[in-house]
Amino acid sequence: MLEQYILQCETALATNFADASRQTLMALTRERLIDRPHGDLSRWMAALEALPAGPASCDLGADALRIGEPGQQDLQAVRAALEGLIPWRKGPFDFFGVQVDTEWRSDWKWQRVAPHLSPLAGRRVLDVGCGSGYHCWRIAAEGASQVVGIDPTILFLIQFLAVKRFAQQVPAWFLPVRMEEMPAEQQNFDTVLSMGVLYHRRSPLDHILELKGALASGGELVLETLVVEGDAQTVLMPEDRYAVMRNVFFLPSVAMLTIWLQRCGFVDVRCVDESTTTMEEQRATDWMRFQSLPDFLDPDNPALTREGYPAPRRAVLVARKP
Ligand SMILES: Nc1ncnc2c1ncn2[C@@H]1O[C@H](C[S@+](CC[C@H]([NH3+])C(=O)[O-])CC(=O)[O-])[C@@H](O)[C@H]1O
Repeated sequence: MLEQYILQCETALATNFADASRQTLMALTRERLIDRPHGDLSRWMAALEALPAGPASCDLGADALRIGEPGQQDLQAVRAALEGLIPWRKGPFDFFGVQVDTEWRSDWKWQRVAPHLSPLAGRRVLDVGCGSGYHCWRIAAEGASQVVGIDPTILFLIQFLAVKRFAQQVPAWFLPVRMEEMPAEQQNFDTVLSMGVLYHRRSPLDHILELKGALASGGELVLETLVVEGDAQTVLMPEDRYAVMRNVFFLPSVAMLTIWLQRCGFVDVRCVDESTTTMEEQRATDWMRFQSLPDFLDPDNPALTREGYPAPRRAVLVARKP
């Protein structure tokens, strides 16, 4: 089944990638899924294959992405299969009436982002750090001609395939690669989203330049990341952990992030949203049973993280490549 996915993906990407780049990407995908698979992959594949066979009617524009109709399938069997893919972080989803209440309300992020995008119909879209692919499906529902999600986490690829199984005709594809592994300067996407990735990068300007290299001239960048309050001279680098996460590096102010984008050559830079992440938006659920935001904040002062830094605050910036 993974072999078949890889072949379909390879064919589909031919419309948008030069042959050499596509071969590089497919070789990385093949290595991670076939040659040197994750230790849990066979368990996840068994869960995936325990789902009903596709296709099914889907509403990928719904806040809880709807796959199939309630009553069409044995709820217990569908639930058991989906539980085999826990933890579910990005969603929510509704599979045949089984509500997958994910750690994140990714639909809330989409509501903050979507109104500010150039219309997605007919565009080639890259979603960097796409998680389960939740936003890829929302983008596809807007009529994008091709959506490519990239994320190195193999479980998230399998969660994506849990939807793809029922929505095979939708032109959305997931590659298990990091942005820094994408062939440079392809300039083959009209919209590039990087949401929740910049602060994980040691070298944020290189990340912004890589995103720029993926955009066609005139294309639109959507950058969502953790920020701090402050002026054009403010950036926070945590000494060690931030909100319990180990791999957090630069948290700029919006004013500083604007300068980073401009220095990287973007124009029309604007911040379309800035908000503090609430414990309603990110929390543990039956589908993600590890610790979550409420555990990462100071129990006596939720305006601070456990380490004493400002609590997570996120901004969405939109910019254009000239
Ligand atoms: N270098 C990298 N290249 C590509 N992906 C990466 C990299 N480093 C980490 N990731 C992936 O980026 C995702 C970041 S989550 C955002 C999900 C979604 N975008 C969201 O906005 O809800 C963060 C958050 O919780 O906000 C994870 O799935 C990583 O595996």
